[in-house]
Parts: sequence; structure tokens; C-alpha cells
Amino acid sequence: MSKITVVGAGAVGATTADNIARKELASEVVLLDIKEGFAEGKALDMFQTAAILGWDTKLTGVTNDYSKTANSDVVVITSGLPRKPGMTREELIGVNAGIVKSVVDNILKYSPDAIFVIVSNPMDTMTYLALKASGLPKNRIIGMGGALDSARFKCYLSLAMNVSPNDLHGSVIGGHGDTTMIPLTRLATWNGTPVTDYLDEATLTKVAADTMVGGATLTGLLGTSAWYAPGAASLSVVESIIRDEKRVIPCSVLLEGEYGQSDICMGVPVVLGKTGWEKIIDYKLNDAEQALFAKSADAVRNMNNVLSTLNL
Ligand SMILES: NC(=O)C1=CN([C@@H]2O[C@H](COP(=O)(O)OP(=O)(O)OC[C@H]3O[C@@H](n4cnc5c(N)ncnc54)[C@H](O)[C@@H]3O)[C@@H](O)[C@H]2O)C=CC1
Ligand SMILES: O=C([O-])CC(=O)C(=O)O
Repeated sequence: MSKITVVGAGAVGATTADNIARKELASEVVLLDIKEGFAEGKALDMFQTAAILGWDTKLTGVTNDYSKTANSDVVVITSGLPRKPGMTREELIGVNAGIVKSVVDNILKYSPDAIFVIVSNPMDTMTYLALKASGLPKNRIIGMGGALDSARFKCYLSLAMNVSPNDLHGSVIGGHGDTTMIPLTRLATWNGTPVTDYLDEATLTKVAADTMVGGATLTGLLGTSAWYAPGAASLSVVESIIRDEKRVIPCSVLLEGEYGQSDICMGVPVVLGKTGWEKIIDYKLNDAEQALFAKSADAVRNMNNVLSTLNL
């Protein structure tokens, strides 16, 4: 059985760890936070649901003690500031880059073979930073954003069509930003039939627009960013890796010519299995979609360029 570490015991990290523990994905889950006693408290509270909900996963909370994370198979990084209403994810780079870099360095000391799932924002740039800082093979660095954005896309499609989200397929690729996401409405299907058969152009445009600002909408409602869907989306990525499910999930990974881009991490559909991301699927974008992808890449690259101005 496997060991999974979740760094950051805040809203997203705790929800992710809780989901992983309940599903008994690993024999051991470690939750780590820098705030004294916080991860210990969250882990104990969660473990007290075990006898009620019927799960049995060894769950440990630790304050910044990386020795307890040793030999993790998968590490999920959620540490860092969330945005407040009115902010963009990109504004978090100054604080979060330093946090993500130090966490990656610390994890590698004890888990040199781990696969990393990066959640902290701005996620595409934090994924790129984790890749560069770790020097790990590209397949072991995976940014989580597309799993969440695609779930939101299906949520808004299901509301517009009044159908079950479980009968919908749809992907959001590109950057994980309010203006950089690309919901692929042309390729979305309901039980194998195109959603474009059921929704008019104006409704599809609104579904796509709502999806793109899905995180901002929740931040406005909650006063901080979301956690239930982010925690579930993180679980889905970890589950496909740990169980070698080979699911196709849009994730932020290093592109080396795929989708016309290089030296950048961005959301594309990948096959996830026990070695990390195993393959990029080519959705054969049309010219308009390809142009959106190139524009999205420009914005992500601008953010990546900020990294060199920071004292990391
Ligand atoms: N990629 C995605 O789809 C999503 C990304 N996010 C991002 O995830 C991050 C976390 O969000 P929340 O959990 O809501 O925030 P939160 O504030 O509830 O939790 C963050 C936790 O990180 C901890 N932390 C800070 N520095 C640390 C360090 N050096 N080592 C270990 N722990 C440290 C804090 O003590 C805090 O408990 C944010 O950057 C947010 O923008 C949130 C939702 C979705
Ligand atoms: O909106 C945010 O800042 C958090 C996030 O990435 C999301 O929920 O999509």
C-alpha cells in the first residue's frame, strides 16, 4: 500500500486529506502544516469520523516535521495563501512561490521518488517552479486545475441542460486563470452526443464564461477561495495515480511542442497512472481553439517570467 502526504492543512489540504482517507487510497496519509498544532488537530478531528463513517486509514498530522513524510509515493502541495474577493490568482505569486519552493526542497530530502501534485496558486507557474526547482522527470510534476475547471464546466452544463453531471463529458484546458481557461464546448458531450445539439450559442457562451470565473464567483460568495470541489478534484488526480487507473484528466504539465508550446506548464488532457502523467492526448484543436491556447500560453509565460524577479 502507499503513502500520501498533503502539505498545507488549510481548507483545500484538509479536504483533500479527508477525501483520501475516507476512500482508503493509501495505508498512510500525512498532513503537514507550518502552523503549530494545526495539522495535528485537523488529522485528529478527521480520524474521529472513522468509527462513524467506517474507514481505517492511518492519518498523521505534523507541524513542519518533514521526516514524518519520508517515502511518500504522492505529495499534494496546497500550502500558501488563497485569494480574497477582487483578487486574481496571479497576485499570490510573491508569497506562494517562496512557500512552494521551500516545500518542494524539504519533501525531496525524504521522498526523492515522490510524484508531486501542485495545487497552490498561481498553479501553472507553481507547477513550472516545482519542475525547475526539483529537477525531477517531467512526468512526476502535475498541476491540478483542469480537473476542477472541467468539473465546474460539467456543473454549469448540467444546470443549463437540466441533466445529470454524471452523463456529461467535457474538458477545460489552458491556464488555470480567470481569463486563460479554455472550456472546450465543441467537444463536450451528453451521453456521447454533442451538447451543441441541445444548447444555443448564447447559452454555451454563458456556460463557458461562468466556468472561467468559477473560482472568482465562489471567492466572492465565501470571502476566500473554494475547497470542496478543489479537494475532490485533487483526490481524483491522486486516485488515478495511486490506483494506476489511466484516467484522462486535464492537468498542467510540461509541454515540449505539444499544442504548439514549449518550456511551459499548462493544462492539457493527460493519462494519469502509477508513473505520474504518462501521455498527452492531442484533441486536435481547431484554429480558433488553438489561437486561444496560444493567447493563454502568453499569459502563463508572463507569469513564469516573474519568477526570475523573485528572491527564491
Ligand atoms: N489549483 C486549484 O485548482 C486550486 C488552488 N487553490 C490554492 O490552494 C492554496 C490553498 O488554499 P486554501 O487551502 O484555501 O488556503 P488556507 O489558507 O486555508 O490553507 C493554506 C495553508 O497553508 C499553510 N502554509 C503556509 N505556508 C506553509 C509552509 N511553508 N509549509 C506548510 N504549510 C504552509 C497555512 O498555514 C495554511 O494552513 C491557495 O494558494 C489557493 O489559491 C485553491 C483552490 C483550487
Ligand atoms: O479561485 C481560486 O483562487 C482558487 C482556485 O484556483 C479555484 O477555486 O479554482
